[in-house]
Amino acid sequence: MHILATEGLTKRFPTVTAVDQLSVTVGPGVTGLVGANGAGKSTLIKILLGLLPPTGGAARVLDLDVTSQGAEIRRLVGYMPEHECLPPDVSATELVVHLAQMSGLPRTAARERAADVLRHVGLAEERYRPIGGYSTGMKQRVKLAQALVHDPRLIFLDEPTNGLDPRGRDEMLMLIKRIGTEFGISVLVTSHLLGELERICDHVIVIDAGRLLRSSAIGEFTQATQTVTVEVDEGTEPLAARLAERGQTVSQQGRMLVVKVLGPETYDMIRDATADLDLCLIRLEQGRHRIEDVFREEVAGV
Ligand SMILES: Nc1ncnc2c1ncn2[C@@H]1O[C@H](COP(=O)(O)OP(=O)(O)OP(=O)(O)O)[C@@H](O)[C@H]1O
Repeated sequence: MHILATEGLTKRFPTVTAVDQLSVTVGPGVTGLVGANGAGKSTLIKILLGLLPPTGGAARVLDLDVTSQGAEIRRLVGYMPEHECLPPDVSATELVVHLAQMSGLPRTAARERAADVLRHVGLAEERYRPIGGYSTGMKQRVKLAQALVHDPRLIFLDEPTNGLDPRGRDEMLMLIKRIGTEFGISVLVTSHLLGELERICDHVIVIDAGRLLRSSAIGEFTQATQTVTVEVDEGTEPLAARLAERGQTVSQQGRMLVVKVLGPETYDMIRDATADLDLCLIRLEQGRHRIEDVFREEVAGV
């Protein structure tokens, strides 16, 4: 079953095509939508919420049409916008209760539900203080809480880790993972950092200039970009030559060799070649998957 599907979806602004003939499907679970700044992620989310009309093509969310059933979609979908949009002089509790009531919950149920979601996102006593005094991490949690308060089946999270320090980023990612696994809510989460989404997503979609570059289960994704970085004290060239002779794909980056991992045998060959050549191994490091690598590989393959 698809959570959402687009077919030839296009959005043109006067000077730029933000979404370009995009055909993609998303299943249940946590899906990452990755692209550089300006790739079209926020525009796509606004179209999927029925807030922005597409110029061409079609899209369905939870089997509802985005152009004619936007209000129904928004009843079933939570949305955490990218930009700072919180009123500074009300508390998190007041805001989330208010938004729950706007979604149709009676006052008592809205209060209970708001308390529940604020607890889930980790806002304790501070939820009674005005939002203006919150840290970025706390504000992101309030935005997440309001996206969850009406008990949605699906949530769209637009750059939820923006502006967070490494610890805040980790906490937010774990929270998103829990929403997907424990609460059974499907998630579409955007980021310009592929690395962080790899940790929590079942599926990743990569877009560039509004076009689909790739849509894959996370396993296929990491496999395709898997490399290992090797550094030896001296003898980088002979090691590269030896590995290439053994059928490995090797490229030299300064003092480092980047070797494509074809399987467990790649590690064995690096170990054996280093020992045979009597080299001192300084570093053997799992390649880090960066969005630039994916772009480079996909573009090279076109
Ligand atoms: N309302 C608009 N009018 C004109 N151009 C727009 C509008 N909204 C977005 N764009 C343009 O469309 C392109 C895609 O923008 P979008 O915000 O969707 O990208 P994004 O991937 O979400 O990036 P970011 O994370 O930086 O917001 C950009 O070139 C942007 O300038």
